[in-house]
Order: sequence, then C-alpha cells, then structure tokens
Amino acid sequence: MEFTKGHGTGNDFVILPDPDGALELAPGLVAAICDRRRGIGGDGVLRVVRAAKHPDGAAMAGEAEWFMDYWNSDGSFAEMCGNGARVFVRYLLETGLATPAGGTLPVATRTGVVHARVDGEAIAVEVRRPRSYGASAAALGGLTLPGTAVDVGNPHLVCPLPAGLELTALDLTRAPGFDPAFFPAGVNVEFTAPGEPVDGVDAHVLMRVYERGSAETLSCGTGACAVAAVALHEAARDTGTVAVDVLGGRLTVTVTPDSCWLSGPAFLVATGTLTLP
Ligand SMILES: N[C@@H](CCC[C@H](N)C(=O)O)C(=O)O
Repeated sequence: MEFTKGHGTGNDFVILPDPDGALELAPGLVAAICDRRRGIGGDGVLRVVRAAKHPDGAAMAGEAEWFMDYWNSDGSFAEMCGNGARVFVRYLLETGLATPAGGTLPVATRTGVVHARVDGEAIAVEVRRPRSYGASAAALGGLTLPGTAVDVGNPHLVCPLPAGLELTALDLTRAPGFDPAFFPAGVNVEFTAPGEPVDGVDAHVLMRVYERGSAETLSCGTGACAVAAVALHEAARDTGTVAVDVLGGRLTVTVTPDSCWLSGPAFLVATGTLTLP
C-alpha cells in the first residue's frame, strides 16, 4: 500500500491513506512499520480514514470528513497527538482530500473534533485547554523530579528541572519512572528549563520529552501545550502565548480562556509503497 512520511518539528509519522477503513491495522503491524531499521521508521502512524468509516469517528462524521486514527510506535493507541494532527492536516491539503472552509479545517480525533488553521509552513491546531490535575513526580537517574500532571486529552507530567541540572544532562534512553497509581494508563513526561526572553510571547521554555508508547522524541505537541500551561501558571497567568523549544525546533502555544492553539511547521517528506508483512 501507499504511504507518506511526514513530520512536525521532528516528530515523525508514517501516514497511511485508508479512506474506507479497509486496512486491518494491529499493534504488531504498527510497530513493524515504525521500526527504524526493519520498517519505514516513525514515532507513530496516522491512518487517514473517513470519519464515517471508523467506529471511533462515526459520531463526528457530520462535523469532520476525516478521522485521524493515531497509533504510537509501539502499537498502542493515544487519545490525541498534536503534531500528528498538524501533519495530518498538511497531508489532507497536499493530497487535495480537503480544503479549508472559512480559513479552518475540522479533523475528527479520539478527543473530539479539532480545528486547524494553515499559515504557510505553519499549521495550527486548536486542542483541548490543558487542565492541571495534581502533583506527582518522575524518577530519572537516581533523582526524583517533582512535576504537575496535565491533561490535554492525553496525560502529561511536566517536571521543571531544579537549578543546576541541565536538560542536556538527562539520559532519556530509558523511560523515566512514574507513579502507576496516579497514571494508570501511563504518561508522557516533559522535562523543562527556562529559555532566554523571546519577543512577542509571554514565556519561553526549553523542553525534552519521553513519550508514552514512543520513547524520547524530538517533539511532542500536546506536551508543549502542557508545558505552556504550567509556565503560564508559574507566571500567575491563565492565558497567554508561550514559545516552547523542543529538540526538533520551536512550537508556539497560545492558551485561551477555553482552548489552546498549537502552531509550528509541518512537512511531508516522502511517499512510497509499503510491502505489508
Ligand atoms: N507526539 C504527540 C503525542 C503522541 C501520543 C503520546 N505518545 C501518548 O501516548 O499520549 C503530540 O505531538 O502530541
């Protein structure tokens, strides 16, 4: 079958067009496709299926034609993928499968319909307003790093590093420990440090992430939204715009009273034929 490879700030995805929902995707197949040596390689798979043809999308078919069926690289599901949604929209536009109406394009996801705006190289998606729901901690390299749990449709734990500990010093080749009683479905863990002041934004944060189901990635869009919400809270603000620098570039997050816009570049880089095992 045909595939396209795309990325948003280095968070990379294998895109599988399956308009009628005919493809039998399974965890083992997704993991094989995402294998960086034996497969195509990616942090996840985005299956492009008509909302009406997917059991998780059918209820949204009146609002959005396309459903983003997102899978992590280990074959697990996630409720939402911010960068994935941005790359998904780039794919819909470049293949002519959809055109924005009134400047925005709706996409059905497991967290509901999200709306996207296109601005040249950048695609912005409006995701759920991040909601902090308590304090927990990550364990890494013998350290316990306190953090804030944040729900962006999927779960995050945002851990600002203590002074003197550099982001570059973290070994994220292994998963950070977390409290499974607090995060029974697992969690994406973001480590942050303050960035230098940037014009035009309310805060600037540097971030690395270890993603549930995908290990360390160069970027996580929903993670950036969680990080932005925590940074704004630390600045005694409820809303505002935050520049979040990830290993793969810069994401800009604007938290509004009732939602959150995630913006950054999104590219398609290759197409090809996948020989299914
Ligand atoms: N990279 C994504 C998040 C993907 C899902 C995540 N690994 C999870 O399991 O929740 C993003 O850009 O938001």
